[in-house]
Amino acid sequence: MQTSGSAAVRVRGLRKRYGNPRTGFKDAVAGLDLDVAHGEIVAVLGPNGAGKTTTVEILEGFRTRDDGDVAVLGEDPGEAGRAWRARIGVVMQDSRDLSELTVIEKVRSTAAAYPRSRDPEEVIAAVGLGEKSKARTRGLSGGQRRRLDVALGIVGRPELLFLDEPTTGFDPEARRSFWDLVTGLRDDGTTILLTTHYLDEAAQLADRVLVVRDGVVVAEGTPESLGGPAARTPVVAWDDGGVRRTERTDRPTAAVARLIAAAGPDAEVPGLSVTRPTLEDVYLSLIGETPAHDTATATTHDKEAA
Ligand SMILES: Nc1ncnc2c1ncn2[C@@H]1O[C@H](COP(=O)(O)OP(=O)(O)OP(=O)(O)O)[C@@H](O)[C@H]1O
Repeated sequence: MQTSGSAAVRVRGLRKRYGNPRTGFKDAVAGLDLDVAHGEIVAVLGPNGAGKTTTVEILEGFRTRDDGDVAVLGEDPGEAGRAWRARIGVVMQDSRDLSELTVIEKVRSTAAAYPRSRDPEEVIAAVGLGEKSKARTRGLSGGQRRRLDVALGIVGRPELLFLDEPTTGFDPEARRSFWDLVTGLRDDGTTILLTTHYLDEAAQLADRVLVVRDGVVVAEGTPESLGGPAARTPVVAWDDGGVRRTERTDRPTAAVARLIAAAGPDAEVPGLSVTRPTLEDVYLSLIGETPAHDTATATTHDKEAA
């Protein structure tokens, strides 16, 4: 079944417009390109309303598109049938309908719909719901429901798994064990397309990160390289007579040595810090928000001005 050699997901020029002549139209997705290789974990980041869910739901075959070429496991999701659907797993943003069924009943009934499903008990244990196996699904907490969503998404042993903000509502411990679970799925050969608002989640899991803004991809790269080397230049900061000064330099040691020499022997440089922009800082600057440490900066000057 594996379409080795071709990409698991290939999207070119995807467009989706919402609205009507009375209320006006809005391009939610405005010419988006996206590739996911087999076995890769790709995280799609972007602010609220950027078009992430619209894109993912088009790839899942749940929404129509207005334009563009889309191939998911070699097929057009708008036309693919049941055999294709059995090869993908979906964890959508909104929890599914909950009922009088217990967790194990729900996972078993979903597993029965797939030809190569995983063992339901093992999946329930893997998402940390072992103790809730016999509990009714409608009595679960928000975080437990989300774990059930994840269990239902992976029990069919999908080749390609879509995770739309999968850890919303998880406590930090549950998030960490979820990361282990996703890493294990990748090690099993599962391809994963993930949307998330958690930058640490993207940094932890993704081989590649895409930043979407206003319906297009504005940057992509590994979590370490996103934004290019210039975006990761360290920042030396210090207080200078009540004014916060900063210097972006790839030679922070030299900058600190200069400050120490200027302060004189045994003197402290007030408020001295050296920070390297994190993935979150780079992301915020890509989407047009100012990273946290820059907002605390009254004055910025470069090497020449220092
Ligand atoms: N069914 C719909 N009808 C009309 N407009 C919609 C519909 N779904 C989404 N939109 C609009 O399209 C844009 C993109 O929405 P989308 O849900 O794809 O963004 P997102 O990046 O997933 O956001 P979030 O991070 O909040 O989930 C938004 O302006 C949204 O209001």
